[in-house]
Amino acid sequence: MAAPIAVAIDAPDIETAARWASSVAPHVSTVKVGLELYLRYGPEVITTMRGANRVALFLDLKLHDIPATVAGAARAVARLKPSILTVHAAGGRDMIRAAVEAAPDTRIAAVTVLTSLEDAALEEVGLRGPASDAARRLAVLAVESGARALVCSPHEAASLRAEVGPDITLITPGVRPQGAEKGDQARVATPEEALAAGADLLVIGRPITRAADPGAAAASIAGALRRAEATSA
Ligand SMILES: O=c1ccn([C@@H]2O[C@H](COP(=O)(O)O)[C@@H](O)[C@H]2O)c(=O)[nH]1
Repeated sequence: MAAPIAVAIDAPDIETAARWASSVAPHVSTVKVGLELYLRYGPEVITTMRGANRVALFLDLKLHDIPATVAGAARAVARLKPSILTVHAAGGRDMIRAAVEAAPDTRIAAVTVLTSLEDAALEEVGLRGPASDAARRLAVLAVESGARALVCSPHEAASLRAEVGPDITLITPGVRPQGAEKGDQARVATPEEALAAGADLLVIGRPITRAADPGAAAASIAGALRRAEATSA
């Protein structure tokens, strides 16, 4: 079975994106298209990502606007049938609900607190911290507003799982295999730690896509997850 990994295909061009997607697709459940590719290529990139790859498509647009605008945007991309579409939980109840209603066949995932933010950075943008508290408040609000998935760091996965129960999909970026560079990520954990904390889907980008052989990097992380699961069973 493919590992519960969404590879962040943050590529500068569609040819590179297609190459990365086809090399990781045999090993992972999902590929994630974000702002860089979607703003450059639009729906064409979704068709290319699907190609011959049997993977779910995660559209990470992090919508954040007034409810009517988000509803329109969610409706516009719903026809592409992504399995997951992100919105920012900080957009509020009405905005989240508008996205959920506009894209009934897509799982709306609410981003709680970006994994690049440290506690100090939260204060600067006016969010009452620490990050774990802010993530919990936003998670509850998002689920009450109809979101069926949450994006959080692996650090918050266990407490959010306790808060929202087993039916909500927890998606964790900020995942770094032992020894990998953190880059601009702040709240990070290893793939095994994220899974043990209760994450359903691990978002991993650069540790896979910047490897000399992205397919081999994805296969290696998938294998480590399988071994960790077997040990904990
Ligand atoms: O809080 C968030 C929400 C989304 N992301 C996205 O995940 C990937 C992470 O890529 P890495 O290369 O593994 O850092 C990227 O596409 C982000 O836009 C996030 O990192 N944090």
